[in-house]
Amino acid sequence: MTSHLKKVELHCHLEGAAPPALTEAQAQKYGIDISGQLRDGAYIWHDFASFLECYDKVSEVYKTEEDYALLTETYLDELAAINTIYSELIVSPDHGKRIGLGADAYIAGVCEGIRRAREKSGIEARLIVTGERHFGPESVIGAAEYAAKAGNPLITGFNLAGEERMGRVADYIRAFDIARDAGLGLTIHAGEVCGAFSVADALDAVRPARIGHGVRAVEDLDLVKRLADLGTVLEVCPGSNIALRVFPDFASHPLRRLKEAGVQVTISSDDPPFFHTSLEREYALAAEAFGFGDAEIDAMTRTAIEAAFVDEETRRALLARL
Ligand SMILES: Nc1ncnc2[nH]cnc12
Ligand SMILES: [Zn+2]
Repeated sequence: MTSHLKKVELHCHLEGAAPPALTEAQAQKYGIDISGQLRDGAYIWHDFASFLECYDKVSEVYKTEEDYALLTETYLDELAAINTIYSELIVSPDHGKRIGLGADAYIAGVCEGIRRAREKSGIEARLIVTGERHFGPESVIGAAEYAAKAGNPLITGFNLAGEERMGRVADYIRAFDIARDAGLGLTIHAGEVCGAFSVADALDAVRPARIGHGVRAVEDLDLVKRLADLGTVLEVCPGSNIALRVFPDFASHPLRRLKEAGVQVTISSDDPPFFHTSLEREYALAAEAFGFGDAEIDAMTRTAIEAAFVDEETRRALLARL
């Protein structure tokens, strides 16, 4: 049982956390046919590419500032109810632009959702702006420029997500330079769909403090040692990895092997309802599928707070709550 444990999440895509019932209601409100993406309360996709398509389509039913406030508040309330004290949400102001809402209104809605949830439960949250590889390097640079110039204290990180098989990390160096110069924390999706080389690429080109997933680093033991030596923190999302068939089952998932090799690991849910999971389930899996005890799970949560993209005062307050 892990329900009593305090929880922290470093890796969850906001639109990827959209509860199917809320998405259904939104689709009805706007008269959008979502039957190709959502049936019987479950999102429909069959591989990584179709998951990304489904994700983008589902995002289209969230259209206004208030829609984003509601989505954010709903997810953070769900997290707070399972003892979560801190959440980093991966957001796409670019999506706001694409749907005609605008990046500022998109972020304003998300921030209002954070404010409402925090007022009720005390949950802390920060935003990681992401660029999406499948929209090309220019759009990723645009996302970095937006994050750098926003001057929004809740935007504290920059990420690269989307179709990992498109381009190499080196194509996105400029975006990460912009984000780094603005003082944002850096993390990159790598070693999820692509092999160990993508993690090495991320380290060579950007050297981020954290890597989203990174689990396929296990295919190269020298790289595992490099991650351990550098202290790079992995945002591991086991349920997502199994749903996307990165590994066939939890028995072959490398979370424990990476931890035992000295890599800093943390636990997150990625896109929970798309992958039939939740942060609550990911913590339960840490105990039941990976055999970690409470103290080991607390240590991973501590690692997450230590690696969080927050100011030192907030970090101290979160550590005190653990
Ligand atoms: N798991 C994932 N990998 C890459 N991009 C994503 N965007 C949303 N979820 C993602
Ligand atoms: Zn992700």
